[in-house]
Amino acid sequence: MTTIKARPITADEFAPFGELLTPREAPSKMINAGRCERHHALATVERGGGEAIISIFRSEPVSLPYDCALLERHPLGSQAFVPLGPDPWLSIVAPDEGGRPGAPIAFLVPAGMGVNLRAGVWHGVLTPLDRPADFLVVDREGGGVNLEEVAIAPVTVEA
Ligand SMILES: NC(=O)N[C@@H](O)C(=O)O
Ligand code: NI
Repeated sequence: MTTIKARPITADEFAPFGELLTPREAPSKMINAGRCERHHALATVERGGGEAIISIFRSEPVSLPYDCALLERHPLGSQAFVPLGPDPWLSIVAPDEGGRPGAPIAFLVPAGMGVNLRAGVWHGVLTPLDRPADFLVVDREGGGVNLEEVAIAPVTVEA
């Protein structure tokens, strides 16, 4: 069994897979009579002709070490996850290699930070850590096949 260490997420390392949903160093502009920072357009919703929808995922947790043996992707639309609770969580992604996932990468996402997975990016399903958690999810609803799942050689994600 291959073991991979969960690494702290950074915008640069995550850039091939999507964007971080967290305030930037500086706001794009001040709004609401100067009371509110707008951190504008952190990511774009890709909806491939469908509708962009907003859901809540109330998920049971996983704990490290965590065995991942399945990855999926949504070829027609992006998928954004924003935690509604106070805990860090795990985001597993992988590069595409000829239509199959390459070596998985496990990112440790700090409390309060979300991620947007671009359309077609291989990822593990939602993995809150240690405690059940609610996430706001923005993804695509519409025609066509928007879920592709593949079994992979299992990896064990360690802290
Ligand atoms: N299947 C579903 O709605 N969720 C997955 O796409 C996921 O990434 O968690
Ligand atoms: Ni997904």
